[in-house]
Amino acid sequence: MNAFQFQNPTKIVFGPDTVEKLGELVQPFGKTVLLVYGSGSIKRTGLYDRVLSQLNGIGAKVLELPNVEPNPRLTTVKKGIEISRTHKVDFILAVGGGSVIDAAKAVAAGVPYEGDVWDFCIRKAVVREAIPLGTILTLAATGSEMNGNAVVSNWEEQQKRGLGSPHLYPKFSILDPTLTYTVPQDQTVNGTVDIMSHVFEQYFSRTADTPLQERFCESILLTVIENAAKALAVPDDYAARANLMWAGTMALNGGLISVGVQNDWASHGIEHEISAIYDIPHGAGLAVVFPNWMKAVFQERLDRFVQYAVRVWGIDPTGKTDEETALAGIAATRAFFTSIGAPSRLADFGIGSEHLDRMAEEAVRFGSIGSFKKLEKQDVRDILELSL
Ligand SMILES: NC(=O)c1ccc[n+]([C@@H]2O[C@H](COP(=O)([O-])OP(=O)(O)OC[C@H]3O[C@@H](n4cnc5c(N)ncnc54)[C@H](O)[C@@H]3O)[C@@H](O)[C@H]2O)c1
Repeated sequence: MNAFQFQNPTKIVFGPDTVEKLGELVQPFGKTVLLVYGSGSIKRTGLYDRVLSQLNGIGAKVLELPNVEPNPRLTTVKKGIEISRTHKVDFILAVGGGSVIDAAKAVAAGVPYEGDVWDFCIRKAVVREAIPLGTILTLAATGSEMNGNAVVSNWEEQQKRGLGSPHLYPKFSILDPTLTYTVPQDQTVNGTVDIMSHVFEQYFSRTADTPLQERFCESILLTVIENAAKALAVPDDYAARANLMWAGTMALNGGLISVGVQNDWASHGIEHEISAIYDIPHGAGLAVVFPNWMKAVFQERLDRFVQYAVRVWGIDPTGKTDEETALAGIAATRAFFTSIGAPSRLADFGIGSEHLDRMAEEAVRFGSIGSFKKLEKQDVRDILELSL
């Protein structure tokens, strides 16, 4: 295990009707609030009215940044920065999934920064301060509700890049699983794949002697596998939605499950290049890419892939070589994704080979990606080609 420091300052308020605690949670941060949300599902479900009633209850002045896109755009972030500066916003409240939360984080970082907020995404600048923010999560997927990361799309330049800082951890996140009852089937699938992919990025590591971290990862994977099918069959199954939600938060909450472990993140890098050009849902892209990344790298550390196959998928290794057991685990991953309705090929989105070179080049723009196996441009291209 490597040396590490860990701190996660986000307060989690979990359970039904926890939205009714919003007023008291926001109050310490000031009176002028920027409410950030997406295309309007919060209005259809009545959540918007509940949020406003809470904010009105503490006498807050509320400004709005609506219509945040899935794969949130830099132009929208800049709009939010302008509103926040004009009205001297004290606090940013994101109500939605990862896209809304990420947009809110980018606004929070951009307001006190004199340059272009995109500088944070291209490593030209580091976030030194941010407006405080809180979240009400409506979709179990990204973990953005309890980490300091955000991903923003620069549509004009067809680039999707991340920024991150300890200043961007939400002050609080309200997690009411009943708010996810209305998440459509396809987004429930995408969220499931996203959660599992976050775990994969931390589990498939070269770092040795980390049994607790490995079992954290395996327990999240098993929990997600058990509960995704239940939530898909019965969308208002509270236990299933609650377990998926907490699994999503734990899977990427500032690294708790992988402290002292070198992470990989190559598959996320590859997926970002796909959705930067084609604007497909992040989880759907990961469903296509991840099993192909596994096939490309599993020989690097067979023992970890054997452990994964046996402990997560219950593959019986008797009479099999390690390679056969590992491959059976990878096949089980693909079969599970397919069983819940996730895509398996880029062709499912009508994506062909036109931009493979460009995607591969952009993925390694800052150097090789991944650590389980360091991937160069040709390696990325091979994985993309396998994914066609
Ligand atoms: N910050 C991070 O740590 C992190 C990690 C992984 C991915 N991401 C990024 O997050 C984004 C994806 O976020 P996401 O997967 O949470 O999805 P999302 O926020 O893009 O939402 C997907 C869709 O679900 C809808 N939706 C959300 N909640 C709903 C509800 N309760 N009922 C009905 N519809 C609902 C939204 O309106 C949207 O159309 C991508 O840009 C991805 O790159 C961020």
